[in-house]
Amino acid sequence: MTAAIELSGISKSFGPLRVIEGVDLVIEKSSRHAVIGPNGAGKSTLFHMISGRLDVTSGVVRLFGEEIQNQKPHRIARKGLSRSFQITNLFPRLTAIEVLTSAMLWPAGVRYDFWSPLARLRDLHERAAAMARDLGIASTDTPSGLLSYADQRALELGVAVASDARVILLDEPTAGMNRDEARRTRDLILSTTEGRTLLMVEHDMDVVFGIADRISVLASGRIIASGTPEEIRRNAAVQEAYLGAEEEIA
Ligand SMILES: Nc1ncnc2c1ncn2[C@@H]1O[C@H](COP(=O)(O)OP(=O)(O)OP(=O)(O)O)[C@@H](O)[C@H]1O
Repeated sequence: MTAAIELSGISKSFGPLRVIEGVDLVIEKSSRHAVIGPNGAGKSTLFHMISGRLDVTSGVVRLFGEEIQNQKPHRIARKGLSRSFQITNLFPRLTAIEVLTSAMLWPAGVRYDFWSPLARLRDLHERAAAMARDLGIASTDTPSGLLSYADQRALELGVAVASDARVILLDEPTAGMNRDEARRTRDLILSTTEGRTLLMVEHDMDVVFGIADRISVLASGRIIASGTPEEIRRNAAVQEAYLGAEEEIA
């Protein structure tokens, strides 16, 4: 079966610095896959090569079997891959409903225009309102820039899934959150990614082990282990990679 994402021999150098070294990784369709690893392991770099933000130095990235390495992020997004980004910084004056309505419109290549059937826009607006409620956003008519931190992050998650993307990339979705906020986000990620493929980079091990059905461990630019959460928990090389690191594996 074709994988959702397949990395073959991916390497990345910044000048003389080799950050990713020949990574092979398969993300199966409809799986929730987390990439973990000590600080500076290369997780974000790997992530950005999948979303198109960074070019690969060598290797192949496939999305549902199609080569996508070194393509522009918007082209990759059109093929069904969506990543979270800080929309509330970009459009702080739009309300949650406006942000979600726009996110539903953009990927389809539809823009608000004079000829858009009003009924269709009304339908999108209602879907956006329902989604904002499902995301637990306290106020749907407050400018998104004024929402609480956790609501802003929930909205970003909503934007990533509003487009009906088949693959969702989340980069540290609970960064900067307290326990309760991280739990809420974990539950939201579980519900919003149902039936889709999720690839996330995350430091919070409660969140990782509460969401992922597969985990890959990156250390010094190489995948040192890939498996179920139980396999990763027991893996000696993984325990060793985390020794002395500031985070500990759960
Ligand atoms: N644009 C760049 N130019 C030069 N070096 C870079 C660049 N981006 C990342 N690096 C280096 O590549 C290495 C991996 O960085 P990366 O951010 O991918 O790690 P990470 O695993 O995501 O770390 P963290 O968990 O701390 O976010 C680091 O040594 C970093 O300094």
